Amino acid sequence: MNKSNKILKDSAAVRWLVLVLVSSLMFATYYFQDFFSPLRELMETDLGINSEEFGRVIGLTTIANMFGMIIIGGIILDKWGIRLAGLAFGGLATLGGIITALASMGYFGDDKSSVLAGLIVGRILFGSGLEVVCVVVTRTIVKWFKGYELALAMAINMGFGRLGSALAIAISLDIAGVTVSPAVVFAATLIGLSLIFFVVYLFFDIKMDKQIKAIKAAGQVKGEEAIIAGVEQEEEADEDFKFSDLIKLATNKSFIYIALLCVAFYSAVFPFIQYAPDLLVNKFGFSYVLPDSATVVAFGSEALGSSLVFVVIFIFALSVTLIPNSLKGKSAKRLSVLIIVGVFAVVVYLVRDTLGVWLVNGPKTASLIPLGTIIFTPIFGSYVDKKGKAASLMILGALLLIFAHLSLSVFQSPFLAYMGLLSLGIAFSLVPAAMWPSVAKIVAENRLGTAYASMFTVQNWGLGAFFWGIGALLYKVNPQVVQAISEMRESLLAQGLTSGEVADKIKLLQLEGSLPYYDYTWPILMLVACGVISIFLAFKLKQADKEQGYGLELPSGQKPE
Ligand SMILES: N[C@@H](Cc1c[nH]cn1)C(=O)NCC(=O)O
Repeated sequence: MNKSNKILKDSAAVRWLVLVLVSSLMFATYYFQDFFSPLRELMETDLGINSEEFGRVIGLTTIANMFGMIIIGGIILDKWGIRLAGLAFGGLATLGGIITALASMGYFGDDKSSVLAGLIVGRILFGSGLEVVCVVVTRTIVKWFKGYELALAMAINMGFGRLGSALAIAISLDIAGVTVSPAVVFAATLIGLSLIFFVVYLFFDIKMDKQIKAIKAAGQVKGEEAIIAGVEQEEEADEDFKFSDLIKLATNKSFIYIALLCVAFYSAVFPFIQYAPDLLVNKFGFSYVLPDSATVVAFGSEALGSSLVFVVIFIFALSVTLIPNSLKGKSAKRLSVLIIVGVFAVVVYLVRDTLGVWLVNGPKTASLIPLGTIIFTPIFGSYVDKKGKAASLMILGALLLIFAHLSLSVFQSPFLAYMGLLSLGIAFSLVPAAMWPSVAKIVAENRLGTAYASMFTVQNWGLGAFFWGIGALLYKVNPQVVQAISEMRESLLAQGLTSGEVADKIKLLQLEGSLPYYDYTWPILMLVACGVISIFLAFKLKQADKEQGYGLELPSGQKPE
């Protein structure tokens, strides 16, 4: 390439800096999406918001997307471009964050209904920006990484999102303390900061566009330079959203099955994560606060032992997948797995007290689900690239999902709970790694934008229903718990205790056994149905692929004969 024709994206340092700047939006929006998860109980004791209302706040976050916001956002992105669309939808998400934070601080009124209404309005605005922001970020990455490390950049970008989710679940309660609002203010600040990062990115975007324009104007764009420099315009022209494309997609059997699988699978994962810390506390006796080692021992040796076995199995799974097959011979691989697991088992034994403290804490343990996917999704992604088997892996993912929700609902054993969380984490890595590249095989490249937008739209129907549905069912099947907590809260407030003191006291009374815990059996059992539907759809997808010949079971780049 002619040196004078070099543009900003040809510099690796600038490319990766751009990735960090734009992926911060992904990090912050995923963080904001999930930070309420460990606050479920505190919302009830501090603000009087019960589980149904909690579900409403989370569920209504998706409402604009249920009614076409992602498609509208995609059309706006095509018309306005990355810069304006990013600012508009990032700004909308930030505004939503600010309103949610102000509501939690009682700015719109201290009474429950004002707080609840403010939270809902804030979350609706946030949700209206959320998905489109993710689309803008993805487009930006394509703009900067096409012809370079596109797949890796996309995986890292997704990693930023998952890290946001994991941190949100792990630390929000520590930030909140005894009242909800500090955690909301912190989460809203993160979105604001990421928007500032996006504004910094705009300088790079403007400069690169000017470079491309200058190269074109000078008539120097030939051959390879033409492809690199001109790529944005071609893509924008090709990838515009068209309703005729939507009709074509809606009549494609394989696309219908994969879109419905996306709804069923994600409905059993994202909504579950919103309630996972509270489930672990209420059903399995995990703690909300980090307990001291003595309390952990009192929690029971079975749970402590199980959590340590969980870590060792996690390390085993990790080393089996991470150690390359290229390592000479099966026995060499087995030996290295054994050595790694042995060394880690000793380390786990030595730090068992600290680890035990973390692994009996509901939010910290639940945060391992998105955290684990950061490592496992790229590994499974590379497996799908090299070996194929995408449809079969989706069947396996659905099977693991059923096992996970069964062990977390009908059984009471902490060991099974850890195994359930582990298999949910593997399913949550496996299915996205197999699903998203499969869409690209089923749908022509110039219709991919429309395909993802329509899939995310129907996905939000499921998410909205289950975000709310789990909380509503929890409320419905636990009338005595709702009443006991509400009466206790009223009586403690009447005695002049602050809301923070009320939250602490209620937690203590539950620990002592004077106040009951929520029964999560039915709300989680409901998710088993999503697993069963997922497995059926994954089988139908495999069958349809055999008829239509998209090659979902083949490695990347290979087509059926
Ligand atoms: N449509 C998104 C959902 C989401 C989650 N948080 C913000 N948006 C999606 O499904 N992304 C793919 C994934 O696996 O996270």
